[in-house]
Amino acid sequence: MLRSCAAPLRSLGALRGPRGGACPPLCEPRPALRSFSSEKVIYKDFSIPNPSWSKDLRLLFDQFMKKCEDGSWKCLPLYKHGSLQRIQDFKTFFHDPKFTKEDVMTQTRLFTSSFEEGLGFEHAMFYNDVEKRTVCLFQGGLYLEGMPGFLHGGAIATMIDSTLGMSALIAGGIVMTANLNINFKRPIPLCSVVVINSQVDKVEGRKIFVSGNVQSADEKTLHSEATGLFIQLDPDKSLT
Ligand SMILES: CCCCCCCC/C=C\CCCCCCCC(=O)SCCNC(=O)CCNC(=O)[C@H](O)C(C)(C)COP(=O)(O)OP(=O)(O)OC[C@H]1O[C@@H](n2cnc3c(N)ncnc32)[C@H](O)[C@@H]1OP(=O)(O)O
Repeated sequence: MLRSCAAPLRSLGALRGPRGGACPPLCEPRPALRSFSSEKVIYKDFSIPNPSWSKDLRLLFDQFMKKCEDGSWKCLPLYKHGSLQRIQDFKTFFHDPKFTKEDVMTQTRLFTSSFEEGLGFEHAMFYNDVEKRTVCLFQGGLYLEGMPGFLHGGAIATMIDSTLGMSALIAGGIVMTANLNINFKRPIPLCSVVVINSQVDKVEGRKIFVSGNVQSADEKTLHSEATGLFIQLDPDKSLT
């Protein structure tokens, strides 16, 4: 049965960064029709299971959806495009208008949502507020090959960055990755399902320290371990 995580999302609107600003990617209603300039942009939730998902991925997804029923976990929405709100929030930091032209911004795609179904980063994310943990269920498709038959390290790093970044973003609002360290311990076979775990370890001023690991779906193989430093952006500092 295909299930969306639309219902658990509604309560995520209450999540806030320390400055009181809403965490942008989490607060979008979905699936929604939003107006951007004269165009209508449809925000479709890409964490909904699709036919490319393996039995393992569906099983894990269903297990986490079950955990969402008592409210301890939330399913996080994933979009193909940045949201209008996120673009607006980000504009605060990009003072140079050439980076935020609306006609360009409407054509952008999130890197992890830019492949055809099943060929790239199939994933769903869940968040536990009490434990400050984000979990990403990830199935890397055929176009993410590095060594023959295995995922490219850059693809693994991308999903680790996104998962650890999500933990930081929920804790700190708009953040960017300043540092990411990864130990690749065992290769990840293409099309297999892994679980990326991450948690906020420490917050020091604008610095958010996050750690995590990548395990096989059966938890028998530890594929990677990672730490990341994310910096809460300073609205008074230009990034460019
Ligand atoms: C992260 C969000 C993820 C969300 C995931 C959601 C999933 C789907 C939803 C939505 C999609 C979103 C897509 C995901 C994208 C993933 C994330 C990326 O790939 S980000 C791109 C790569 N990163 C950069 O391009 C940054 C480039 N660097 C910078 O712009 C600056 O260096 C910046 C903003 C990181 C910091 O600059 P300053 O000027 O604001 O801050 P200063 O004053 O330099 O540092 C503040 C403190 O941090 C320390 N610090 C800074 N960098 C450090 C470093 N590399 N190592 C150690 N300490 C560092 C400093 O020493 C300072 O510490 P003291 O306060 O003095 O104690």
